[in-house]
Amino acid sequence: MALIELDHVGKTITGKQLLTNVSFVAEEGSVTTLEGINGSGKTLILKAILGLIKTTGTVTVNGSKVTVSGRYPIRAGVLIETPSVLTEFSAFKNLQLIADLLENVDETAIRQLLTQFELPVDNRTKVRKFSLGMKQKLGIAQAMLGQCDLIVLDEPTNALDETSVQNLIGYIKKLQLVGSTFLITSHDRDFIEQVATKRIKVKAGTVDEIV
Ligand SMILES: Nc1ncnc2c1ncn2[C@@H]1O[C@H](COP(=O)(O)OP(=O)(O)OP(=O)(O)O)[C@@H](O)[C@H]1O
Repeated sequence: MALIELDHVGKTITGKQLLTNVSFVAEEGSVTTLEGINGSGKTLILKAILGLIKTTGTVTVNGSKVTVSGRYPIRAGVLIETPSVLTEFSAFKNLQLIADLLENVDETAIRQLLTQFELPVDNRTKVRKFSLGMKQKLGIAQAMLGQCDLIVLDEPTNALDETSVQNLIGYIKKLQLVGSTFLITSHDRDFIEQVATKRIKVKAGTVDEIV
């Protein structure tokens, strides 16, 4: 079943056509990756799917049309561009703040996620002391908390070491098995080959190829 459907999505900003006739479908439980050179439009497509920008054409999620002002039709965990972390808090506290907004996420789940991504589980180490890769992993953990229906990861392997990439792949597959649908942009071909069930190649703001 199609969870996400884009039909002729377009976006123009200050007279510049940035997305043109973007159409594709992402099935429920799939891992759809978006590939393309810098500036090709991958992040804009994610923003369109999430209702973060106004577009022409339609984005349908779980049968409902997505709008900027409307309630998002499903639960979504999102990492777009740089991770939104509160640096004066611990990783645990950062996840707890998100857990408070979700249902069915207890402290054990937070600890498990931190352990999975090899991040400090204690409530003392502040995020401002984290390395770039640690902050990135916390951003990924934020998006994956609560096993949302849709998990959107924009270039998740940035700054990750090889072990962390393998951990991430394992966790994506684990959540996919319990029904989460993933949309992921990446420049990391090895990573894409290991996770993707559908590969969308984006070129100059449009879909060039679907593999
Ligand atoms: N708010 C904006 N105003 C004007 N132009 C924008 C805006 N946001 C994005 N763009 C432009 O749209 C194009 C696509 O940007 P986008 O961020 O989607 O690229 P990308 O494929 O994700 O690139 P990268 O691989 O570098 O992350 C770029 O030319 C970018 O400069």
